[in-house]
Amino acid sequence: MAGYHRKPSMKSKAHFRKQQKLSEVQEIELLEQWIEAGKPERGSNPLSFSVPDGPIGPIDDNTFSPYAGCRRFDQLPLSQKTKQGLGEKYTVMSDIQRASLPHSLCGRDVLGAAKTGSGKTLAFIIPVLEKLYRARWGPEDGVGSIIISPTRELAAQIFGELKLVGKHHGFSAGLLIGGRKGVDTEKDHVNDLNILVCTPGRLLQHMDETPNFECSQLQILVLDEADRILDVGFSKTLNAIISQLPKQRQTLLFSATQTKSVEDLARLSLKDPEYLSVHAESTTATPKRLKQTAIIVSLEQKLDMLWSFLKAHLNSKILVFISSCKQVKFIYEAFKKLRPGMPLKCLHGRMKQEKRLAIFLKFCEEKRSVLFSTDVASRGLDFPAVDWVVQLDCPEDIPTYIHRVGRTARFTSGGKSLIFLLPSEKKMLENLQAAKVPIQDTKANTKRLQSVSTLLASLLVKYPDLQYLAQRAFVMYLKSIKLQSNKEVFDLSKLPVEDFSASIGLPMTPKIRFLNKRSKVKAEPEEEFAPQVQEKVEKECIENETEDDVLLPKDIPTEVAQNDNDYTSTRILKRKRLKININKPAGQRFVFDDEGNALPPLAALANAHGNDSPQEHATVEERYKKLREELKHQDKEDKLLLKQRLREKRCREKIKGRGEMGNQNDADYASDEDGPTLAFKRNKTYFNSDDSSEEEGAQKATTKKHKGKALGLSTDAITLAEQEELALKLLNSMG
Ligand SMILES: Nc1ncnc2c1ncn2[C@@H]1O[C@H](COP(=O)(O)OP(=O)(O)OP(=O)(O)O)[C@@H](O)[C@H]1O
Repeated sequence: MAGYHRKPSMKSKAHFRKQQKLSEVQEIELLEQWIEAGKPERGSNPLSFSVPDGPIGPIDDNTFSPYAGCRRFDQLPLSQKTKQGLGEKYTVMSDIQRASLPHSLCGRDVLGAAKTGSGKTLAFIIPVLEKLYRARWGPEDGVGSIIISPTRELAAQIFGELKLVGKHHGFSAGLLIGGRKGVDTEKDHVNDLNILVCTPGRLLQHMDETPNFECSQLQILVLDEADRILDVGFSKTLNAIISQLPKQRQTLLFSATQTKSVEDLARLSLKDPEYLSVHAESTTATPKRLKQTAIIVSLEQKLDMLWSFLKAHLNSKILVFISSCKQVKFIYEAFKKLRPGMPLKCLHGRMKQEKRLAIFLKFCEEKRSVLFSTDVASRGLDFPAVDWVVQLDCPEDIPTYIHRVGRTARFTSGGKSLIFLLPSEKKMLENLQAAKVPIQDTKANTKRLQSVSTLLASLLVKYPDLQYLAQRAFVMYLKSIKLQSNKEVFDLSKLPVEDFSASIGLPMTPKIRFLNKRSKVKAEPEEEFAPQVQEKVEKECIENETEDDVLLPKDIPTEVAQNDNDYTSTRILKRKRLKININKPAGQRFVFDDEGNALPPLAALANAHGNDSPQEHATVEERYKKLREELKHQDKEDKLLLKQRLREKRCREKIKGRGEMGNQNDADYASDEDGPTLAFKRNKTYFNSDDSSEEEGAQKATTKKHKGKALGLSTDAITLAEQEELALKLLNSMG
């Protein structure tokens, strides 16, 4: 019909609203009758049912078909609004949805376990929307549902899915996660929200601080990644939350690795829950389309291996799991400087929330990229099209492994994963295979390995901040191993600590009290304490290391603070941070000699520890001796390279018959190089080469004079041999 639309009168608007209300009421009545009449038997698994014969839904006024066994969402007793929200995107149900929805829609408590990426989020979002819709929940009714997730990113993702599927409903929903500004604004609105998607810490903060915060009418509680939320790290927070919730409610628990602990279930006051573990019978605990490989590699070759892997997969989207924030930061910063040829990102619990979310979203969008992350990204996150999940460090247990690799091969897509295991961690491979994880081990092909240790050493000399990061990364890695409870897999005493330190470019192995403690206990058995006391002493040693962002094993509560800026833990964190700042080496990172040259930071480092003991002195001597040899060796190689280049240049000059090429000497040289070796080799261009012609020698002396001025060096022309001698003297004097 063209043209004129009559503006509806107030009377007809009211009539329309009444009509709509009536139809809503009728729809709800019908849904309730259908749900009641067609519900599945308690304890049954609808996955084993066949599709009901005949018409689906209301058949006549009093007859309804069963809905367990249906394959499509539109065959379930769902409101029109939810069906519209599911739209074209979601039509056919996944296994966990088929198994759990018939039970959860009729109000039962559900414990759902299904492999990663199998669609658990919808399996709890739909019952939340339906329960509130059928209860005709309105703005004035307050909080009707709480969905708890262990991490902020996961909560944000769930919230996004809720907004999509629930967009035709009129409920108000809020995302309450720590680490964001605006908790006060949140406090003003939280009482008007019907559905809360939150992390445990932020929820408890509102429960404790927001005036009149009310959830006594709560209808449905959801714990996503339930086993994680129920474990010791979150226990205090969760207990405090549960104590403030009404016992009369529906509870849904979902995870890829589910708990069945009676204690846990008692804490949540579950009523006769339905256990729906859809892949329990499956021959594998991980998605079928996931190809998993383990590679045994020595600790000192791990970074070389990672670097070589990245260089060989420049067109892939790769997620790399690393055990602590400091390691993530170091590897990200160092690799960024080495420029592998693809975009790099990092994600860890110490980043500002806005940045974390921005990185998460950016990585979702990209087709080729590398994200270095702690386990903050290991659970639930639905990054689209990840090609590879690489685990640089061994996960603490099987569930962590399963969740990490589950970031690829999601829903119906395929994916690949690679885990680096140390020779001492081989037991993990057996454990994985025993836990129905189909993983193949393979030998490292060291022939194609590209070494980064030397490049890292040069970077660390050039960037003192990076050296500091490397030291912290080193300490935190060892600390994470030390704190692991599975000593069969994680054995600190088997690690080649010195070689590891050198492999990440550190000139000296940082002194670590808990390592010394270990050797002391070993060396002097008569001083051994009783096991409990021993453990306490070791823990104290570790805690005194003034670092708090290692991804601790689950029973160490500080991880709660990392994952969910828990407001009770924040205070503890702040205190610790202060401690770090006090102990941070100040004013010693840049050390210059009389001529304005930056001394290698290792000189400062050696002094910083103030170790005058003969043993320490010998170690320092030994290290410098090695360095001197390496330098000599490198000098030789450089000289040869220089000679060759000069020969080539002369050839080119002859061919072209032009003399002006000689002026481009330095530029030619520099442009061939990239990365950290550049500075080192460029310096050498103004060392006289032994076999260069007089003319070239004169040209170089001029270049050297020029550069020497810029750098504040002595401008007298000296030979390479003299320069070498000087360098050696300098090193000797440091030792
Ligand atoms: N019925 C469906 N039809 C099509 N796509 C679906 C369906 N259900 C879920 N998906 C999609 O599958 C992907 C994985 O779903 P989801 O994140 O819910 O998995 P999950 O089981 O919660 O994984 P994890 O255990 O890792 O948390 C998502 O991209 C989601 O949009």
